Amino acid sequence: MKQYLDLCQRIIDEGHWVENKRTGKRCLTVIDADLEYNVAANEFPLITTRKSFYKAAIAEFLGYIRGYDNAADFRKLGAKTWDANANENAAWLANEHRKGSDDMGRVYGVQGRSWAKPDGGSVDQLRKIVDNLKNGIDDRGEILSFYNPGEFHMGCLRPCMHTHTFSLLGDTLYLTSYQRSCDVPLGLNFNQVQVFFFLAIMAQITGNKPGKAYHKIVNAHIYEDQLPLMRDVQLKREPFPSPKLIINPAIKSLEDLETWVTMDDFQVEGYQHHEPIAYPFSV
Ligand SMILES: Nc1nc(=O)c2c([nH]1)NC[C@@H]1CN(c3ccc(C(=O)N[C@@H](CCC(=O)O)C(=O)O)cc3)CN21
Ligand SMILES: O=c1ccn([C@H]2C[C@H](O)[C@@H](COP(=O)(O)O)O2)c(=O)[nH]1
Repeated sequence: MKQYLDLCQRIIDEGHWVENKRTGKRCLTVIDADLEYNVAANEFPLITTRKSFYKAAIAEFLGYIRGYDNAADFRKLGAKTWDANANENAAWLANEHRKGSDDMGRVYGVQGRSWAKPDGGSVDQLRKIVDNLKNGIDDRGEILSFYNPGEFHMGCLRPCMHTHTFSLLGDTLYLTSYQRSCDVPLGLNFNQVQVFFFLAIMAQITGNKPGKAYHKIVNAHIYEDQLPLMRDVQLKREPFPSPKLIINPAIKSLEDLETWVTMDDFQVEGYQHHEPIAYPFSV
């Protein structure tokens, strides 16, 4: 929690104002932030200085694991996070590749599970990683990349957290996640949970022990309309200790994640938090 608050304070103390064309808003911005999560000790990096809706964050990531491309499927799992980008951004609404209401196009999980090959067929990046890690193999290329510039024009948003690299040292699994653009009040609140969850669940379904997760962010920003709430409300609050994430031990495979898992399979223990804060969202 301290590293999150330190990053927020750093943006306020050292940030530069940058115009953003896509949203028409200015962002207070810093470049380069490194966060670290101790998954081995189950120190779940849930924000405590406001109420965090962690189930929506896990639901969103489970949707990526399943290769979803439709905001309605995310809603069914418990995440409304893609409604606006799928249905309210003018450039995407006018895009000839949009297949109607709720379509997100070829983003995130679509690339993760079925990256189109130029010579036909597709690559399931996640399946290969799971199979290798289950057999104790780290070929130094256990990389899941959502970043496919050849198909940016076929999706509603370029992926923000775009690459996840897994590493094995003996039977301890590590994760390094890269993010190109980070909405610190809203997006990071979810992304921290997702990086932690991804390592924890991958360790569980591949029979390894979780180690640490490393989260590397390039452009970290606060939108101008979020700044007063962050500076004058959230940063004035004292954090509580980290809670723990409890995952149903019956989840044993990628197929389990693809078929029967719901948000009831995830619980948080010992979550003490301050009042919610409704930050403005920029589409
Ligand atoms: N400007 C922007 N920021 C983002 O963080 C973001 C995007 N766009 N577009 C794509 C996804 C969607 N994400 C989102 C979208 C909405 C919330 C949000 O409204 N969160 C609320 C509560 C949500 C709930 O009740 O489930 C929050 O207070 O955290 C968070 C992340 C993250 N990403
Ligand atoms: O997982 C996510 C997804 C999105 N964001 C934020 C970061 C930016 O504020 C916007 C994306 O806008 P771009 O113009 O494409 O950078 O969404 C996030 O923080 N986390």
